[in-house]
Amino acid sequence: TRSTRPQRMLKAVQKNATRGDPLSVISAIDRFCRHSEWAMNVGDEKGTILDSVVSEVNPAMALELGTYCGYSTVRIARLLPPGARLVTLEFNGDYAAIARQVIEWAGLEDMVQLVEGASGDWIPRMKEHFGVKTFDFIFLDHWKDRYLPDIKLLEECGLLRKGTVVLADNVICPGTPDYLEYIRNSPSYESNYFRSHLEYTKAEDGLEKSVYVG
Ligand SMILES: CNc1ncnc2c1ncn2[C@@H]1O[C@H](/C=C/CNC(=O)c2cc(-c3ccc(F)cc3)cc(O)c2O)[C@H](F)[C@H]1O
Ligand SMILES: [Mg+2]
Repeated sequence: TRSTRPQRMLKAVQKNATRGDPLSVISAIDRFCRHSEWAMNVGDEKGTILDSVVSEVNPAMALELGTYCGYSTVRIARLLPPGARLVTLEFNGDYAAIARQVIEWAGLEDMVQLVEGASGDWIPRMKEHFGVKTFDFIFLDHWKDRYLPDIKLLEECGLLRKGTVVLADNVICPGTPDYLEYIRNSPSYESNYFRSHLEYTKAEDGLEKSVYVG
């Protein structure tokens, strides 16, 4: 049977990227998505904004919701300080299997804990199951109608601290209107919009960076 797009993306990584070289994995995926088949990775343009926020926060404990094929997982994990950890949640087993191999090809498996499961089930278990106190950095890139319920769940589970940075992809395209309305009007967050473009296209999109102030 015909291969899937994530499988073809992984093949492109194994063919064009060097084992243990995260930058070559990132550029192999970007080349594949620009010249062969579009895919919903955060991409290179929004990726540089993601990089600058991760570098500024320098998180010891990071969370990603929506691993997909692991592109942003690699972008984040490559910038983490030694001993830091990135927990990434993905509930589609096929995507998780691809992402695991992409993360391994980049040589970042020691920094990343890929959890195959739903954010709604696992966020309440972060403390007792993963020994997480609070997250320093959170990247939201899963179903767009789940950003709002999940940020509220993260608050309720005491997983945010004063200064936690939440970065949300796709706040314009496909858009996360209820999340934006909440986070921009909540006294508990200081929010800024970073205007960019939908990955590999000229359409507008952007990232919303929100700092939890407690
Ligand atoms: C709900 N809890 C979840 N827990 C664990 N994994 C999850 C959960 N929910 C989803 N997943 C997992 O997270 C991923 C979901 C990513 C969704 N992303 C997008 O839809 C998305 C869409 C576009 C887009 C823009 C324009 C256009 F014309 C077509 C597409 C661009 C983007 O950058 C996106 O991120 C994965 F697929 C799913 O299994
Ligand atoms: Mg996205």
